[in-house]
Amino acid sequence: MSRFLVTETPLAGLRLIQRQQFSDSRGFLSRLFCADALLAAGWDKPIVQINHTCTLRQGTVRGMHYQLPPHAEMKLVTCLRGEIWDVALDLRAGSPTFLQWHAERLSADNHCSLLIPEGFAHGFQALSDDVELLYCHSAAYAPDAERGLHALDERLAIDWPLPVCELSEKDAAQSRVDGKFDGVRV
Ligand SMILES: Cc1cn([C@H]2C[C@H](O)[C@@H](COP(=O)(O)OP(=O)(O)O[C@H]3O[C@H](C)C(=O)[C@H](O)[C@H]3O)O2)c(=O)[nH]c1=O
Repeated sequence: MSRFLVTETPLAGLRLIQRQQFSDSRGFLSRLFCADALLAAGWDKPIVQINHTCTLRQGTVRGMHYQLPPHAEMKLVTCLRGEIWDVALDLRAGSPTFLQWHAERLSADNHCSLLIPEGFAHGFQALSDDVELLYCHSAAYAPDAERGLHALDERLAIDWPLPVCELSEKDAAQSRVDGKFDGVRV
């Protein structure tokens, strides 16, 4: 019996992972990660870092962030508390879906995670207060290789469900896509 239901998205390699829960009168157990089970879903590297974030206010957006090769990373994004609108943006040079984005609602209640391959930018909007996320990363944080695109860039036209009430100073200053941007080679 599979512990994860894997669903493809319109962006190659970007997959929705629904976790199976083992419930009994005490509550439940589910696996957040399983190397064997997620290999077929494309996670073919060790986890080298796990991050935990808390976002206090509904409407806040974090993103859109990515790391340049050789620090490009896969991410498995899991919402442990509240609900988010999770967005992955295809930045892979030459991809037929270059600069296209796809979003999924992740929540503590729907037990879904988003598996994001290398070459994508990632961001999310908190759809509730007090959102907590867990990120598995296949590459270490490399601040010098970190880049971002503006979450409200008209050319990306990301359709955030709520008015964006907060961006970090860094995210508010992210660059907008110009005609010269040809993506990342991963
Ligand atoms: C990502 C990261 C950050 N930091 C430090 C750097 C800053 O001093 C502080 C906050 O970083 P930042 O404002 O970049 O955090 P987020 O805006 O939540 O960034 C994350 O949010 C988007 C949605 C993502 O997909 C990435 O996981 C990540 O970029 O934590 C670390 O020490 N290690 C790390 O791995």
